[in-house]
Amino acid sequence: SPNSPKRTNGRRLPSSNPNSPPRRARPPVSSPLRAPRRRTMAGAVHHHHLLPPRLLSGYPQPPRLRLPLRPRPLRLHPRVASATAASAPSDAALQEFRRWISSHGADTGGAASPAAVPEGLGLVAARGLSRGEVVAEVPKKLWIDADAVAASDLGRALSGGDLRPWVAVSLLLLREAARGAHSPWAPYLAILPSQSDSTIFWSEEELLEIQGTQLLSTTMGVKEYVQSEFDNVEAEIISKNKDLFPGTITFDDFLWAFGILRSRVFTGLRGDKLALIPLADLVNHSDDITSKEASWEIKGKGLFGRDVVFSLRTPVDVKSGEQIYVQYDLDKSNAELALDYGFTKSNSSRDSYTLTLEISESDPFYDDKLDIAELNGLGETAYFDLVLGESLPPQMLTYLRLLCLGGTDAFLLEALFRNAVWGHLELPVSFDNEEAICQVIRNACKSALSAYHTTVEEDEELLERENLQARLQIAIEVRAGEKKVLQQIDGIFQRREEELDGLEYYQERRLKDIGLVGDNGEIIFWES
Ligand SMILES: C[S@@+](CC[C@H](N)C(=O)[O-])C[C@H]1O[C@@H](n2cnc3c(N)ncnc32)[C@H](O)[C@@H]1O
Repeated sequence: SPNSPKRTNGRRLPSSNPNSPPRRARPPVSSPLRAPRRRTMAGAVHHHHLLPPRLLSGYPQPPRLRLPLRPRPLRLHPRVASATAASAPSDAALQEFRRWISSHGADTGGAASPAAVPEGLGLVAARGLSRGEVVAEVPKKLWIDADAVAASDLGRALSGGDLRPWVAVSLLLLREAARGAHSPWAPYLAILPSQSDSTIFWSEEELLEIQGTQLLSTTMGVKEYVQSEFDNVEAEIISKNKDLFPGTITFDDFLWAFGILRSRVFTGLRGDKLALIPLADLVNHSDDITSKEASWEIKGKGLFGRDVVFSLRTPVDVKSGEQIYVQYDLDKSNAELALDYGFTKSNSSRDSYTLTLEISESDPFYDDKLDIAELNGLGETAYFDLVLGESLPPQMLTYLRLLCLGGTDAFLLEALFRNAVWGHLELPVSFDNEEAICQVIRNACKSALSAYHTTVEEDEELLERENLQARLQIAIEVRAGEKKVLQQIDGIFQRREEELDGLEYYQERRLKDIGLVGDNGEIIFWES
């Protein structure tokens, strides 16, 4: 399957298909701020990353991050950087954008209007709207996407190359921004923000507030990745096409373009479909919208449906003058929201932690364990997303028992058991094995918890303060959420440890299966 990681000389590389990366295909992150990997008796359990797989696929190993990355003012983009993400463009720019949009019929006769709102810009209902009503219909010719790249002079320079779609679209965005008033997208570019509160734009000082978190290592990993793509594109495209890029394009410019795409592209428009959709991308997020259905579709319009449009609907009734909101992604954790969009939501289902479990190469049963994991759809490394208030992910205990299998239980790894062993591992194998999984996880939780610089209680106290700066609030919510999940995991395995004596293990089940033990544990052979 294109989704399964390929193995090359014993090393694993993420999928090279940018559309279908493994769910957690992340590059190893080697930031100086990251806690070292922790090896355990059963394998390595580390507690890092939560890298967004969509843009990281196909990238085997990023170079080390060049820290410090100095924030530099962006020259190309008029909207002023803000620590609150709430800066709005000038009235004149907004007027010009409205005019441009309606001249293309994208505002469906004025159902909704772009306006300044607390989240920056947003879409405000110009009249009462019913659930499902179309609020924007953006014709394809306004989209900034792979087809727009191909149709541009940039497309000719890129033809034959195999740039990732997001890199090509970013280059078009930067090229058009540099063309200023000459760009056909000028009214749109003028209203794009120069920054959001995404952690990719945080200063080193701000990043200190998330020390110890998975979000920090993810952020560093993403910046490393963007840097390496920039180095590549700078050497291969920008410097060789000075006619297209007469000015300098810096890493900060490229990061800006990455941040724009990351925060504005609708979930679902990936790979070749990646597109910036002016107007529709002004819609803000609300956690009050809980429907799983997407609020948008791409459809044909006009005679024989030949004109392709991006159609945005309101997911709920909206009164005239109120803002239209959608749900960006019910499945994103707060760390992912913080990284992608620069906000968090106080909703426990957004508090999550990704446990990375790994079969250690120094394990004497490494090959057998890897075979068994692979037979059951897992690999040398497995990622488990744990969510506050939810039970452990399926297969986590099974995989853990496999990692910890050894000693007198190792017979289960023999070829004879190959097809049945996974089933056996779904239930406790032995006291020693079950005790080992508890210790492995509890040690990992303790060590992860020791890397944060505040306690949950301190965070909660801070969150009660008024007028917290947006970035600080994000930092506190993410670090508190991660710690709560870690405490929850530790609690689960602490209780398990206390129950070890009362559990039923493999040997006992086996004797029952073959009818040698009664329900009360008596050995039927000798006792009546
Ligand atoms: C798709 S854009 C929406 C338009 C954007 N507000 C603007 O001014 O251009 C996504 C960005 O809007 C902001 N945003 C959207 N929903 C938000 C929310 N619920 N709270 C805070 N900021 C939000 C964030 O800056 C996010 O990166």
